[in-house]
Amino acid sequence: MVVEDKILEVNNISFSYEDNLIFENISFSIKKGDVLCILGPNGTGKTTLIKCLNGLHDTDSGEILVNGENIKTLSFSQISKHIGYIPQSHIPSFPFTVFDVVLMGRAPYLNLAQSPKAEDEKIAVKSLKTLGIYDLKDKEYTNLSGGERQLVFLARVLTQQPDILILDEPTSHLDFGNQIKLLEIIDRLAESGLSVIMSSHFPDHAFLSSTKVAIMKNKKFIDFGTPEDVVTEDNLKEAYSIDVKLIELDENRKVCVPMKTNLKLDL
Ligand SMILES: Nc1ncnc2c1ncn2[C@@H]1O[C@H](COP(=O)(O)OP(=O)(O)OP(=O)(O)O)[C@@H](O)[C@H]1O
Repeated sequence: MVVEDKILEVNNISFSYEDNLIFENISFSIKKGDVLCILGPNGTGKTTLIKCLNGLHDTDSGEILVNGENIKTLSFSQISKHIGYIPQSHIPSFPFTVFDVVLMGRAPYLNLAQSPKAEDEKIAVKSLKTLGIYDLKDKEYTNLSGGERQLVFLARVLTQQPDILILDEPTSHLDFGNQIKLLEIIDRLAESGLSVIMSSHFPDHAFLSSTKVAIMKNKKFIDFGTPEDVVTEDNLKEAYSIDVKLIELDENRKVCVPMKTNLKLDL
């Protein structure tokens, strides 16, 4: 029997902000090349879960194993060699060039006294070229648009050479065209062996690039599995409390259309 290698294993984790329980007893695992899309309504705890998965928050109970090692035993720079994290928004403070921002992705591999070497620069150039943004390299990061910044931040985490990418709403600042391009980039990165976890407000996106989907609501996953099994009209209704129509464009492509709610406003 072939045993699938779990790159990330989450066993029974719970988390609270002081006495406010956000989620409890969540368990799942992903393997090399998986893309997990986490869906769920606003305020349900997706970002909080993501912060637990990359060690920014300590869980109340349960364990998170990264390549078999408990995340609580790893230093920040050890975690950064395994996990590249792109938060929902990142406000740049200094006018570094794009190239310097991307090169900072090598930080986990350098000690405080070390400067990046030619090999580090080569890796940064490769990340910029992979994402098609090499032309931005001399621009000031502070002057970029939200969408350009998103891609530069992705280039920076690729430069970290992690096994797992964790992206919090990666398409939120991107225009219609760049959303689909980013999902295709995610697809290619997964094919090349990276594992990806992303949160999203777009259930369609799960059909485009995900191998697994989780729907988070009421402090737990109400479903977890393949996009075909999980992104259903019933599950979307339960998650978002609206009717949703699933339309099949062709055998490889489905879209989710939210129905009007006939909301009554007493204006
Ligand atoms: N630092 C914090 N301290 C206390 N409560 C917090 C903190 N961050 C988030 N919360 C609360 O935890 C709950 C979950 O928030 P979280 O940001 O994880 O949800 P989300 O599913 O990512 O939301 P959205 O889809 O709107 O981005 C919310 O009720 C939020 O108000």
